[in-house]
Order: sequence, then structure tokens, then C-alpha cells
Amino acid sequence: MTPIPPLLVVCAALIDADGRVLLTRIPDGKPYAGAWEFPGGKVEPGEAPESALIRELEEELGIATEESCLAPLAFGTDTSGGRSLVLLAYACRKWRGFPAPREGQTLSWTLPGKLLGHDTPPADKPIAAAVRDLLTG
Ligand SMILES: Nc1nc2c([nH]c(=O)n2[C@@H]2O[C@H](COP(=O)(O)OP(=O)(O)OP(=O)(O)O)[C@@H](O)[C@H]2O)c(=O)[nH]1
Repeated sequence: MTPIPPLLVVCAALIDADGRVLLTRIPDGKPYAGAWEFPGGKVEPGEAPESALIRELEEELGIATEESCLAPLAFGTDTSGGRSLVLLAYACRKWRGFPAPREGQTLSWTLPGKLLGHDTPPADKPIAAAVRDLLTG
């Protein structure tokens, strides 16, 4: 049997000048609807993770950033319910434009101490902890 590789997903902890982090609400009809996640999305075949994240941030939020502004931070996994997913998270403090919901998402700028209080998918838990530690260290 040929093993199926896990789905590779990238996300960003966008950190604003006040040290808040952007979460987006997962819309109805998607896995974990109503929970909160970091902006990002799937890495396409042949795409570098950083390029995928830059593309997703532009598509979802209308902001522009670059590879030198993406600092690898943490990763999480989700193998529940038949899923097999690896989520790579980058911290990002520099971008151009003002993040706005291009796909109808609800956005929340969240203080680091409140990150773990949000309902998030399992893969996001270690990432939320790493972001909190980075910002409250
Ligand atoms: N963007 C994002 N996806 C996450 C996070 N945590 C997590 O488990 N995921 C999962 O990773 C997958 C990413 O899918 P997506 O729908 O956001 O990706 P995409 O923008 O490329 O989707 P598309 O196929 O609709 O274009 C989903 O199954 C989602 O539940 C997270 O923090 N951010």
C-alpha cells in the first residue's frame, strides 16, 4: 500500500505593534466551524511553504509580506477523524496593507494571554502556546 503523505498547511501568527495576534473564525460548513485559527492555507504541490503563506495572506487578508519577514515558530499536527495534517506556523511582524477579511471571515486581534482560551483545532494548540511564550516570555 502506498502511504498517503499528510496534508501540509502553513499559517501565520501576525503580530501587531501592540503585541496582539490575529485569529480568524472558521466559517460554517468547514471542519471545526466556529473555532478560531491562524490565517493561512494549504501548500500547493511544488510550492515552497513560505511562498504558499505569502500567497494565502494576500488572498485572505489583502496584505503583502515577504520571506524575510516570516520566522519559523512552531508546528502542530492533527490525526483525528481520519485527518492527517501538519501545520507549520511562522511569526510575522511586518507586512504592507491593513488585514481585512477578503473571504467574509470574522477577525479577532487577540492578546497573547487570551490565545489559549480560544477554541482552536488540535493542530493549533502547540502553536498558540508558542506564540504566547514568544510574546510573554
Ligand atoms: N488556515 C489554517 N488552516 C488550519 C489551521 N489549523 C488547522 O487544523 N487547519 C486546517 O488546515 C486545512 C487548511 O485548509 P484551508 O481551507 O484553510 O486551505 P485553503 O485556503 O488552501 O483552502 P481552499 O482549498 O479552500 O483554497 C483545513 O483542513 C483546516 O481545518 C490554521 O490555523 N489555519
